[in-house]
Amino acid sequence: MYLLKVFHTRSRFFYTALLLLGIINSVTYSFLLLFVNKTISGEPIPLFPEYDWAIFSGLLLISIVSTKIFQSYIVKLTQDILYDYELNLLEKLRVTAYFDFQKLGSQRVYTAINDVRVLSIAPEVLVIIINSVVVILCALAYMCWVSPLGGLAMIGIMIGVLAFYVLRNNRIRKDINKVRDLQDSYYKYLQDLLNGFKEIKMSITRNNTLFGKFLKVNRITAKSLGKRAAMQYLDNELIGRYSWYIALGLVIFVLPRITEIGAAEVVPFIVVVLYLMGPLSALVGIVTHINNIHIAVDRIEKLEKDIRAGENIRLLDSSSHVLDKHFKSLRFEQIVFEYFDENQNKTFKLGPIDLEITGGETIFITGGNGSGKSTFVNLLTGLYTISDGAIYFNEHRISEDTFAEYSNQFSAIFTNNYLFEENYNAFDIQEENGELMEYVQMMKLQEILQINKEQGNISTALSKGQGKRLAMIYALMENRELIVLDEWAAEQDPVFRAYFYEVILARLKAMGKTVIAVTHDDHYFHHCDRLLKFDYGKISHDTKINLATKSQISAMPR
Ligand SMILES: Nc1ncnc2c1ncn2[C@@H]1O[C@H](COP(=O)(O)OP(=O)(O)OP(=O)(O)O)[C@@H](O)[C@H]1O
Repeated sequence: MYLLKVFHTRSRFFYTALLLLGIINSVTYSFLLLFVNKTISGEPIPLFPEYDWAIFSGLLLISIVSTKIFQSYIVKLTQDILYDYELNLLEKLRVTAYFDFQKLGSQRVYTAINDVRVLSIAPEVLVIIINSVVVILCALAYMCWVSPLGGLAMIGIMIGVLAFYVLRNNRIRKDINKVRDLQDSYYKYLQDLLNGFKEIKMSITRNNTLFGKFLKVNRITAKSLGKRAAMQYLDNELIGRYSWYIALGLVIFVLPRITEIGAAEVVPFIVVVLYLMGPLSALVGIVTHINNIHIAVDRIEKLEKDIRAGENIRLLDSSSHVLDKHFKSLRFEQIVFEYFDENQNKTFKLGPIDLEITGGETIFITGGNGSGKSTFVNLLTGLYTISDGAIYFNEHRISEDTFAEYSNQFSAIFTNNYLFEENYNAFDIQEENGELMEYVQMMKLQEILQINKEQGNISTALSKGQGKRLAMIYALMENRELIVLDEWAAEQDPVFRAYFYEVILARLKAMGKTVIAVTHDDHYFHHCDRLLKFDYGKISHDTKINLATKSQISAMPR
């Protein structure tokens, strides 16, 4: 039923198509039954007996053509659903707030994408369901017509088997759901293995624990649940098939004894019971797929719901520019951000913070580990949304509508920055690009970077420090006035580090950039205009840097 709903929501002709196919096939199957039984008993068919061969061929042709049309329609519909589910998921994901994405975990996205693939079996499943159900209904109706008592007995057996199936199936479904949950954590451990491969190789304990206590246990549990589900499916199939043999036994041995049914009626009954074996085992065979589809749709929708429950950041509409691109000032008024654990207990509070940044300033942010610097950077760049207070960009209060545009005013390089292999920014990557080459020189990467003009990208096979320098080139090519750096210089060698604080920062200032950099390099603190020190989620010192304050900096507690 669930699957039908999914199809109906995508195509309003779905139920009509289903009904049409059902009617056509039921007429065909009923006539086929009649043909077979009349031939066995040596009687002519009731209507136009002289054209029996033509009616037979005509009905078969109509049934084949209508099934073919329905199949094509369902295949197209399923492909549309697959495409929509996958893209919808990604579409929702790209507007999800970063904080909610962190909570969601990438492993759930991977399993959901795999779940979408499960739906590709839907057309086959649907056609089998329709044809089998129609054959069964026609056959039962035919049996009731031949002998009402016998027909009712058959319906009774079928209802009994069905009830037994539904009951067992619910149990199997629970197991499969657990297997899918295990799949989520399996992807998480797999990511740990792949992303932390170096760390895993460096410790036998880590290697053994991750493999033995997590990956292996996960797979073993999944295996035993999967095995149990598969065994139950097989048992179901066995019981389903043999209960029909019992029905056959009843028809042959019991029915003639308890009713007045004669040999003439028993023969058609036997033919019908045998005729039903095919569709019945087809139905039993696809229960696994029906369950998988049901669970997949459930999980995809649950993920979609979780994504929707998070905060959606309205993407920047390229035509609307509310904010003045030339940066003059940024003002935080009593901004607050809080972290909570699973039990909704507050674990960390940043703020309330009052701060004003003016265009062209070079600001350093310092403070102990866990004092809230990165959290502040996430709020500053719009990766996190404030839970209280207000942000004014060029005196324009940032709202939900302008949030994405606000975020787009910053070029940011985070501590664990990711360099994309593809040129998603559509930069003009070629040696003839003077601006690019100027930045390459500024970052002293002339001899190192491999520029691929055809593919329009730069190889990311670089050392960590070089990678950060390439990230800076890209940040400058974004041509934004605000640059945020989170411990950018930490991976640079001492010579380049000095060059960064003494030369690059001055050049950025000359270019009109406002730089906000998290740094622990107290040796270079005098190269900023202003030093913000964070302590327990608050700005404990906001110091303007000039010659007079240099000595003050060295006296500051660290
Ligand atoms: N995603 C998160 N979920 C929950 N708590 C977090 C999260 N990120 C950080 N925290 C908590 O917030 C506090 C501040 O962390 P933050 O990363 O902002 O500190 P920091 O000053 O940047 O530290 P460091 O110098 O070590 O990078 C810490 O107590 C940390 O445990």
